[in-house]
Amino acid sequence: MVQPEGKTLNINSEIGILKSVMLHRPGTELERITPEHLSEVLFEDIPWLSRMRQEHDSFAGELKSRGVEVLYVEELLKDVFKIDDVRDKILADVLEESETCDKPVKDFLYDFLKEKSVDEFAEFLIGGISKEDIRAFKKEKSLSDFIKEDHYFYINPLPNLYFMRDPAVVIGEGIAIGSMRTPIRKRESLFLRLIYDNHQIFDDIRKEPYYSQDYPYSVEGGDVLVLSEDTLAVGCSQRTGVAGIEMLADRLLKKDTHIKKLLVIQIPKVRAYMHLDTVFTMVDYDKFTIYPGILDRINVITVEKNQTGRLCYKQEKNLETGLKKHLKLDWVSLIPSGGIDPIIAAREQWNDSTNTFAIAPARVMAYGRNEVSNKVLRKNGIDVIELEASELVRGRGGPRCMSMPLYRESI
Ligand SMILES: NC(=[NH2+])NCCC[C@H](N)C(=O)O
Repeated sequence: MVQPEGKTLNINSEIGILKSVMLHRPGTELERITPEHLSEVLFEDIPWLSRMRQEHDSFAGELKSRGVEVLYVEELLKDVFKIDDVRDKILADVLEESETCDKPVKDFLYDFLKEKSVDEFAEFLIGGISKEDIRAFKKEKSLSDFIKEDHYFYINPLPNLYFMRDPAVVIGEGIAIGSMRTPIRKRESLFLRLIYDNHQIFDDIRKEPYYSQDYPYSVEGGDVLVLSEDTLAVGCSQRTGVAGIEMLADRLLKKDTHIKKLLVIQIPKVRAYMHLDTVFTMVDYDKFTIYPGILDRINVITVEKNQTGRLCYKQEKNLETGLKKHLKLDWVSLIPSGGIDPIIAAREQWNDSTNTFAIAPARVMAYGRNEVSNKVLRKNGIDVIELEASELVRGRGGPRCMSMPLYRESI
């Protein structure tokens, strides 16, 4: 767990050799998705869980076979649920946030869940609790039993948990916990906060997170790219807004971090590219892949702090010049995902062609189904490790979305 130099967290780039990563193996939460609630739970389709797990296991296997330590969030959660206070607090919070529970149901669920083993407790908190799940156990009727509604859950399942990128992001040797835009994902960042605050693997390095799940302005990890030790790219997107970016900038551009500037990249607020990393990822020191359909629709602004500590802003001419300037490069290459045909590019972007996950400079993981994009990457000197993704793709996220890097070798 503890990596060279005695550190547990070290992320100074998007491309340094990956040593440790957090994932979530898809579980029963995905079997709770119903057709009428697809958009509310941020899916377009209903995945086939057993196939999805096979695909996810191969993803994890590819990482492990290259010497990457894979930590599973569900296991870390179970470890912290062994602490009574943590378990009581999360249970109270989860029941409090439920809009379908009346008071007797809350009381019932509190007792019901408190008695469960740590494994079952974690399973319920990730997989949710439906009215059906407890019908046989709950003897006394209360108002909610008479209410007919189309919402089946007392505790919502978390089908997006396998997109580990979004609820928290490691920056340098610290962490920013996401404040999630949509209600269905809020518990995910609460879990990450619990793990960071309580798990022993963080005991020696724990400090105040750079961002917190309870801040009022949303910031999600899919919008944050650590371009270099001192520069972040942050998407201003459907999920991360200006107020969140300013708050993050204010907190990061302090003396105790290495971050000196944020390159804010504004992208259209549409479902197909809900986060910056669905249209733009870094694949090498000076190479990035970008969805070409977005190039003339982005706006790039640099945020820095002046001597008096105030945030100041500078409009950049375009992405290329902004990247060159801040990464101190004479040349950068923007590799068009899907190539030059706009139809292919749009289709492959939808299936996460641009959401590559670098495990070393010029070596990325990508979904094999995006044949043209992968060919273009290879032509540009990038080694592509292809993953099967008939089912993983249905939640609209690729290898980068599914991973939360904890430690990369510095470059
Ligand atoms: N980093 C990412 N691009 N994550 C993708 C998240 C997909 C997920 N279904 C959502 O809409 O929230």
